Amino acid sequence: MQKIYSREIVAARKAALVEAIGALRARGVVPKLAAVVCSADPAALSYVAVKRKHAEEVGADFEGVDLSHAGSYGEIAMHMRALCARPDIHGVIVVMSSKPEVDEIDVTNLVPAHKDVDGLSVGNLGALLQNGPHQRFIAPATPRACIALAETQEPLAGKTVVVIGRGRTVGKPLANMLVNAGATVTVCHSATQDIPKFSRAADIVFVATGRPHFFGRDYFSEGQLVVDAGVGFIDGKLAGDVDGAALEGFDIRLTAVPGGVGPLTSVLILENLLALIAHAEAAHRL
Ligand SMILES: Nc1nc(=O)c2c([nH]1)NC[C@@H]1CN(c3ccc(C(=O)N[C@@H](CCC(=O)O)C(=O)O)cc3)C=[N+]21
Repeated sequence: MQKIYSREIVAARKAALVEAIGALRARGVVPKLAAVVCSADPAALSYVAVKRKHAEEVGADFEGVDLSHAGSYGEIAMHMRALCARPDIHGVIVVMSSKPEVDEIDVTNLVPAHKDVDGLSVGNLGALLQNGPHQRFIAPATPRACIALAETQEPLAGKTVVVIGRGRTVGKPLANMLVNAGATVTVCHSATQDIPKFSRAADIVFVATGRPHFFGRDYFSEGQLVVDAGVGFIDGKLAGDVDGAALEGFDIRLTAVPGGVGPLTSVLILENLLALIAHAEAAHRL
C-alpha cells in the first residue's frame, strides 16, 4: 500500500495564495473569511481554529462567529443576515457539525451566492448541476480537494469511479463534480446492497461516510486509487474512513489521514475566497 500525501500540492498552492493575497493587499483589498459555528461541538470549534491558522498563514483576515448560543433559528438568521451584509467580509463558511443542533444547510442557504465560500448553498449547487459554459460558481472545498488530490495521480476523464457516501457536504456534490470531470460515476450509500461489488470494480474509489476505519480490504482491489475524505476520531486521534492497516501488503494507493484531503480542503476554501473577490470585482461589487 502506498500512502498519498497532499504536502507538496498544499505548499505550492499556498505559495500562490500568498502571492495573490499580497497583490490584493497592495491595492487595499484585504481578503476576509468568516467561519460560523451553529452547534456546541468541540470538533467544529477546533476546525474553526484550523481555518484561522491557514487563513493567517497566507495573509487573509479571519473572523470566527459562534452562534451556538443563539436561542432559535430566527436569531441565527438575524445574525447571519448582518454578517453577510458586511462589506469587509468576502466569504462566509457555515461549519457543518457531526452533532448538528440546527440544519446547517438551512443556515448555509442564508449566505448569498456571492459570499458562499464553500459553495454549499442552493444557488451554487444548482449552478454546479447545470455546469453551463457561462456559469461561474463556487465548488465545495472538500470535494474539490478529493478531486485535486486524485488528479495528482491520474486523470479522471473516462475513469470508472465509485463514491461511497451521499452526504450533502462531500458525497453528493463530489459525485456531480466527477460527472462534470468526465468520470463514469456510481454512488453507493447506506441503502446499497453489496457495496464491495461496486467498489472493487472501480478504477478510483472515493470514501466519504464518516465511519472511521470501517472500510477494509474487502472493499478494494489491487491497482486502485482510494481517496479518503473521512475525518473521524478513534481514541482521540484523527482517523479516515479507510482502515489503512488492513491494506498493508496490498498493491493500492490510499490518500493519508491526516495529511491528505484535509489540509488541501483548507487551502481550497481560501482559493474560493479569492474567486469570490474576483467575481465581485468583475461584477463591480467591489
Ligand atoms: N462547510 C464545511 N466545510 C468543510 O469543509 C467542513 C465543515 N463544514 N465541517 C467540518 C469538516 C471537517 N473539515 C476538515 C478540514 C481540514 C482538516 C485538516 O486539515 N486536518 C488535518 C489535521 C489537523 C489536525 O490534526 O488537527 C489533516 O487531515 O491532516 C480536518 C477537517 C472540513 N469540514
